[in-house]
Amino acid sequence: DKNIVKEWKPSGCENTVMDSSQIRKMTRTQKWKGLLVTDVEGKGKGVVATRRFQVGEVICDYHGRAITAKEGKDIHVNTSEEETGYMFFYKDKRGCCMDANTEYCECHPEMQTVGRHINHAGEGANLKTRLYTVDTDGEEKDVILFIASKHIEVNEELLFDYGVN
Ligand SMILES: C[S@@+](CC[C@H](N)C(=O)[O-])C[C@H]1O[C@@H](n2cnc3c(N)ncnc32)[C@H](O)[C@@H]1O
Repeated sequence: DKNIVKEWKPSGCENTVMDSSQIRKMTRTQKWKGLLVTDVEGKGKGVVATRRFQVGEVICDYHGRAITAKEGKDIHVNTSEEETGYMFFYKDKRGCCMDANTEYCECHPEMQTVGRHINHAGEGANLKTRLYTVDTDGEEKDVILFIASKHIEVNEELLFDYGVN
């Protein structure tokens, strides 16, 4: 619960504040700036920065279908090893999962979303995740945001700690 933020406001970076309406708009449009999905040696695809990001900036969301952890585990065990790896498990009051297993999501069938291509790193991670809730037509929806945990340079790969092997 500690990770749930109603508004992301990094201290000392007033220009990077994103309020609820901006986050709602960005998750809907998926027009995140400064990110490139590209091939990364030994990892398949990955995401690199095409501009600098400062600590605390919102990078993008881990876009997917919010389902229960049980539903997520069922999909995970029924998916081949090559195709699995796009399920983000997290805890709110219950076990939850952001399912980004399919290349195109239901709400953006015409475009590939960026967040699902971010690779794992332990100590070398430059992103952290935060669970955010947005009100969409009276319904609270989970949004997982990636936030820069370090200063990020152009051409640097974006990485977060998956928390699992
Ligand atoms: C959420 S996807 C990340 C994007 C993926 N590389 C792609 O091509 O779309 C997770 C999968 O990426 C690969 N992956 C992630 N981090 C990696 C790393 N540090 N080294 C090698 N493969 C990695 C693994 O196959 C993992 O199951």
